[in-house]
Amino acid sequence: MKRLREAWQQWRVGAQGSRSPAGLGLLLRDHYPGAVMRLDHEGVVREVNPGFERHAGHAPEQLLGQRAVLLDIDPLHGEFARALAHCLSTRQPWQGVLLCRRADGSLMHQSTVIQPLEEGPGASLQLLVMQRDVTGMRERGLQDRMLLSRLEGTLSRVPGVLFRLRQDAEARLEFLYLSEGVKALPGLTPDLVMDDAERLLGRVLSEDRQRLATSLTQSAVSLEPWHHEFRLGFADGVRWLEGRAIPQRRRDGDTLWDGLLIDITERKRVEQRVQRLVGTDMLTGALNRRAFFEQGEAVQARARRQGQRVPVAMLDLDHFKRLNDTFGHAAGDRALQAFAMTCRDCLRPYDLFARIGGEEFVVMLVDSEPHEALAILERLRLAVAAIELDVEGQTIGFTVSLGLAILEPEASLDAVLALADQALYRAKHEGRNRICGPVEGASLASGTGPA
Ligand SMILES: Nc1nc2c(ncn2[C@@H]2O[C@H](COP(=O)(O)OP(=O)(O)OP(=O)(O)O)[C@@H](O)[C@H]2O)c(=O)[nH]1
Repeated sequence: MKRLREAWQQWRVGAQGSRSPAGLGLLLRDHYPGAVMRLDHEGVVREVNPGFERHAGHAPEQLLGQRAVLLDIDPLHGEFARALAHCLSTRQPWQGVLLCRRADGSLMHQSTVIQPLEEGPGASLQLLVMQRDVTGMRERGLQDRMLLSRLEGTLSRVPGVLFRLRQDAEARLEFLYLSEGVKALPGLTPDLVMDDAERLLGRVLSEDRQRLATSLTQSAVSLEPWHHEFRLGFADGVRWLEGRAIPQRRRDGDTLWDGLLIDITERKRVEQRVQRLVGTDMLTGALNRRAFFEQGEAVQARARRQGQRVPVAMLDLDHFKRLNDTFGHAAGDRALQAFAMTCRDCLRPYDLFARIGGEEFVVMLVDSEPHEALAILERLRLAVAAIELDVEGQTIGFTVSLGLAILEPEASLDAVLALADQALYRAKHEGRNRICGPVEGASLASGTGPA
């Protein structure tokens, strides 16, 4: 290459305006690090460079005076023949890789440039052909491609979706790579999502979208690893994804994340089940005391913001000890379960229903006015009184007493429970199977239960 540079320099200095293509052709012929041929207007080889045999695998005397297409693996219909015809007819250069045959029959890939040479007015067109053996490079390229396809095969078996995500200066997101694992998400393929990231990101639930954008922005700014959980909506339901990725800043200011998306829907389902169990009474399925206070405080905070009053009732099965003693503890358990199921049926899904003691329950009627609460609780009282439990062929029934109190915006949950408990005490005192309100002596509704 050094010699070529020197010769080029000499030509630049020496030619002084006579930079004819032929002059440049001579320069290349003598210094080009590959095979060079000069062809006449019929494609016959008129001259070759000194290194020709080494680079083309043919002795010059075998080729001089012959058509250059003899080098082609198919001298009649090969690509070399077509390329020469193209250059001769259009006088335009051609460039490409040709599969050529050496004199010993072996094949080689020649990176080829064919340059038409205009010698001057009236002179016939000549072609300068420059070739470099790129067989080794192609083989290495093939090996690289094989390695890559093996790697892609492995990546496609990795559980989850490997990805490279780019965020540009306008915060636009584009997936530069996604592994085959994305096909586990309905209707998505790597190509579809790489073509338009919205095909995946557009499925993020609207409640999760802002948090996802914020998490990516924070990671892009801090270059801290990204870790986020979000939901995608599909026709067959919601999928939870967990994403983890390492960010890097490119010189052009874009941020790249390389990472993994994993479907954690099943894990989330188990977590939610455990969460429900942790907050749930095992016998009746009602909220337990801890969950009631947690959720009750959230209801109270919202009601306080809206200046609402929330009806809260304490419920206690009547003469439950007697039921236990008469029919056995197992029958008592079944009575508690039937009672809880009946209560849930009488309430709306967002009302809170909790077991806070042995046979003591509490109800928090979300978004109900006190007079509505009374009607709801009365229906509940009657429904409980109508329960018929079959215990060893015998039908048994039971009743419930209720104490109602109103949670004022500024009061505490403990205080309202104490008031409800007082009302319940009065309901018991006044004969059971009835509802008593917060005001002393005011029986809001009554029924006739077993005394
Ligand atoms: N079967 C069963 N019984 C329970 C459970 N938890 C508490 N109990 C029973 O519930 C009964 C409550 O009795 P008491 O507090 O005397 O009240 P009561 O008999 O219902 O009488 P009043 O409330 O005055 O109508 C006790 O016998 C407890 O053993 C439970 O999980 N299963």
